[in-house]
Amino acid sequence: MWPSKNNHFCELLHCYANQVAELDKMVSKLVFESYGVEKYHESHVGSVTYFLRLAKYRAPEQNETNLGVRPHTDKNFITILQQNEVDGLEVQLKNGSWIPVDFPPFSVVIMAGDAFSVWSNGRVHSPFHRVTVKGKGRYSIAQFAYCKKLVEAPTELVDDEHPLLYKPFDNLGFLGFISTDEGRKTQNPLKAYCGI
Ligand SMILES: O=C(O)CCC(=O)C(=O)O
Ligand SMILES: [Fe+2]
Repeated sequence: MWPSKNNHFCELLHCYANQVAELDKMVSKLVFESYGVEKYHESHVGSVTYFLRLAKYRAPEQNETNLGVRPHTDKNFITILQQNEVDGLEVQLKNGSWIPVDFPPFSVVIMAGDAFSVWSNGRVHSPFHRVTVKGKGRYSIAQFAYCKKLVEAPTELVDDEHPLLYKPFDNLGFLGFISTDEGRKTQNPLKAYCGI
């Protein structure tokens, strides 16, 4: 595990990742329960794989744009984020406006990704978000939960009022798709990849 010669740091990160994974499982369990479909939770947990990313955003120079990460939706199921004391994460509302995310000290932000939207048959929204770095340097740590098995909406979440929106979804395959020419060009990669 990186960095290979700093065992203490590796252990800390590993411990952090395990705890965040527990939080991820709790959050997905609560959502599954809230939709009355907790019977699918164990199988979901068995299919999750995690990817941990540490980011350093340096403060922009005078003539530089202050954008840190371009607007995007996360492609995974759930993202759990923490940052140092420097804000910068912004989320787009459905009316198109951007709002800063308030990160009180030691708090976490839990964000739904496209795989969660597919699983919930569109009930859970995966928001567009971006990072804008202004004054000081910013650090963040994000753990992304991806699904290894095909993601399908439970039949309980599909009915006449909520027709099925997506075909069974290959989460890791979707990552491949968004890096193709077709995936890069399309306005709505999720719809292009598995929309009905
Ligand atoms: O650094 C952050 O706060 C968010 C980064 C992000 O949105 C991402 O890596 O997907
Ligand atoms: Fe993101």
